[in-house]
Amino acid sequence: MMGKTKLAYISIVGKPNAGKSTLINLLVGEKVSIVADKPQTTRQRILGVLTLEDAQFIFLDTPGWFPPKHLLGEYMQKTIKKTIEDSDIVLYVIDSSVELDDDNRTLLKFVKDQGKPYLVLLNKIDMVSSKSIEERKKEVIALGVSEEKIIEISALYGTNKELLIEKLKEIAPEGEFLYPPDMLTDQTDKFFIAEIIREKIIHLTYQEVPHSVAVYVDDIEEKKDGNLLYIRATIIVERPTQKAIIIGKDGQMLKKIGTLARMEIESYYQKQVYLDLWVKVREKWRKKPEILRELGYE
Ligand SMILES: Nc1nc2c(ncn2[C@@H]2O[C@H](COP(=O)(O)OP(=O)(O)OP(=O)(O)O)[C@@H](O)[C@H]2O)c(=O)[nH]1
Repeated sequence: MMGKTKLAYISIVGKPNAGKSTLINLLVGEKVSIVADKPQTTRQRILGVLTLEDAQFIFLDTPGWFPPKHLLGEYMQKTIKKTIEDSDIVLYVIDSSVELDDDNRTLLKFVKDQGKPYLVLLNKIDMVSSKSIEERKKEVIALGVSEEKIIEISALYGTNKELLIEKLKEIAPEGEFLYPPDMLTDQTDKFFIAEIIREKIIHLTYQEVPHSVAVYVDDIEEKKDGNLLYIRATIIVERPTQKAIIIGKDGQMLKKIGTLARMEIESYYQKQVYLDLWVKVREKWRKKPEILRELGYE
């Protein structure tokens, strides 16, 4: 691969009906499936991954979107805050076919206050006269957003998709890809569970284990008439020293990772979970097709 690659977690926020899902579909493709029948979780779920030649964007769901009257609710603020904290870039989607209201303004201020790089997307421009778009734009600028942060788009028709992607590339930090390019535009349970485990590793081992640690869920089996999920997962690191850190003294670290991950998976699926974790060393695994295949990345 030529030059440095970029990697960014991106959260998409906005009022209901702003066009967030349409935007995700536009960027990541129609294949993104959202596991809608699962109970709410406060955890950030990944909606999809867009892999380009030189950048990888991981889009995060905004959990627990409440009706506008609850916009100032504490829970709401917490969930958005958490999502934004977990991301490198925030996309704030506004339905520009309707006038900005207090909720839009509050949410915008909230996004700005989080201090992360953000873009304001004036969506649905296909429905609006250019005069109205200019008005919205002026209003957003008056709220303290610099003009280069505002992009007019139509998520439905794909207008300015490339422009948006270019802007994202500009803002995104440098980083190596976390996922094999051909993996997932699909959200699967395996992937979701792997992300929970990976998150625990990163949190518990701090900087000692690089973000390049990979987790692959080998198997999920329903047992006891579906009341128990048996999950076998493999943690892949690139060096034996990293394996030692993850396992910890007398296996304490791995136990901790397993317990925290299990509790979160249990609360998400509302089922008892047995989590079987393995740690493997695979040098430069991301560059080796045979290892990728072994890990299930086709
Ligand atoms: N004309 C037009 N319609 C759009 C555009 N983007 C989204 N829509 C429509 O707006 C409606 C809401 O879009 P969604 O993508 O479901 O909005 P959302 O923000 O995900 O909504 P919630 O799931 O309620 O939070 C749908 O009917 C879309 O087809 C656009 O650019 N132009």
